[in-house]
Amino acid sequence: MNLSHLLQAEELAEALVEGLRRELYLTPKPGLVDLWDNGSHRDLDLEMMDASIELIEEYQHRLLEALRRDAPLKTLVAIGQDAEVGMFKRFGTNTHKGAIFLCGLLVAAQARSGAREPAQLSAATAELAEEFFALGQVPPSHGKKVRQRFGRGGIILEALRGLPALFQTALPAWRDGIALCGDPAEAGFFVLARLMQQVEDTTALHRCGELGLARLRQDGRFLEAALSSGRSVRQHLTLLNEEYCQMNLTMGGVADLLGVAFGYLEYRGELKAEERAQRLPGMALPGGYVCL
Ligand SMILES: CC(C)(COP(=O)(O)OP(=O)(O)OC[C@H]1O[C@@H](n2cnc3c(N)ncnc32)[C@H](O)[C@@H]1O)[C@@H](O)C(=O)NCCC(=O)NCCS
Ligand SMILES: Nc1ncnc2c1ncn2[C@@H]1O[C@H](COP(=O)(O)OP(=O)(O)OP(=O)(O)O)[C@@H](O)[C@H]1O
Repeated sequence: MNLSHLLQAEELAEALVEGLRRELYLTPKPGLVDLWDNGSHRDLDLEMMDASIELIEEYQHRLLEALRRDAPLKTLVAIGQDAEVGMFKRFGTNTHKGAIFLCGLLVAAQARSGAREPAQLSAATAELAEEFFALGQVPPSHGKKVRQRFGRGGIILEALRGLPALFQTALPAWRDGIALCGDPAEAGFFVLARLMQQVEDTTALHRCGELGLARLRQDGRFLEAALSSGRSVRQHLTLLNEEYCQMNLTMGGVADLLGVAFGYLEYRGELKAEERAQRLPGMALPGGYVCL
C-alpha cells in the first residue's frame, strides 16, 4: 500500500469519528438521539451512541491495519461484519450500522485511490462499492425489506453511486449554509435540511412508509427556507422532534450521512477553518461542538 495514501486514509478515519460525534451532539434534531433526548429511538441513548462511536474508532484501527498489509477486499468486509456483530452484541441494537459501512467504504476507497479531490474519492467509492456488492447478498434487514417493498435504493444505491448525498448534496450545502447563515452551527442544520430533502432514508420508510419520507422532504424544505431567510429554527426543530416522536418517525440514514459529511469537511480542513474564523454562538461544548 502506498504510504502517503495510507496516511490520508488514517487522517480521514480520525476525522470521520469526530464527524459522527459532531452529528450526535448537534441539537435539537427531529427524531434522532441528541444532547436533549433519544428522539423516537426507545432502544438508543446518548451514552450508548457515544460508546458506539468509540467502537467505530476501534473498527477503523483494525481496518487500517488490514489496509497497511494490503489485505484483499473480503478481509476488509469480514472486519466490517465483525464490527457490526460486535456492535449488536455490546448494545443489543443497531447503534451505528450504516455509519460502520459508510466510514469503512470511504476509508478503504481513500487508501486505494489516494484521491485528492472529492470527485475522485466519490468515483473510487463507487468502484469499491461495486466490488463489495458483487461479493455476495446483503443479509435480511429492515433496509432490505424496505428496498424491495418501496423500490428504493437506500444505502446500497447511495454507495454504488459514489455517495452523492455526501459529495453532491452535503458539501455544497455546507458552503451555501456558511455563505447564507454565517456560522458553523447553523450551517450544520442547513446540511441537515438539504439531506432531509435528498436521502432515500430506509429507516424513515421502515417506520412510516412513503408518508414518512415525504414528511422529511417537506420539513427539510421548510428548514432550508427558514435558515435562508435568517430565522431561528430552534423552536421549530423542537416542535418537529415532538411530532416525530409521536409518529415514531426517524432519519437514521440522514444522520449517518450528516456525520460522514462533518467528518469529510473536517478532513478537508473546511470545518475548523470556519470555526476559527467566527465566534461560536449557542452553547459551546468541549471540542467545539455546539448546541443551538
Ligand atoms: C450494507 C449494510 C450496511 C446493510 O444495510 P441494510 O440497509 O440492509 O441494513 P439496515 O436497514 O439494518 O441498516 C441500514 C443503515 O443505513 C442507514 N441508511 C438508511 N438509508 C440510507 C441511505 N439512503 N443512505 C445511507 N444510509 C442509509 C441507516 O441509518 C441504517 O442504519 C450491511 O449490513 C453490510 O453489508 N455491512 C458490512 C459492513 C462492511 O463490510 N464494511 C466494510 C466496507 S469496506
Ligand atoms: N443521532 C442518531 N440518532 C439515531 N440514529 C442514528 C443517529 N446517528 C446515526 N443513526 C443511525 O440510525 C440507525 C438507527 O435506526 P433504526 O433504529 O431506525 O434502525 P433499526 O435498528 O434497523 O430499526 P428499529 O429501531 O426501527 O427496529 C443507526 O443504525 C445509525 O446508523
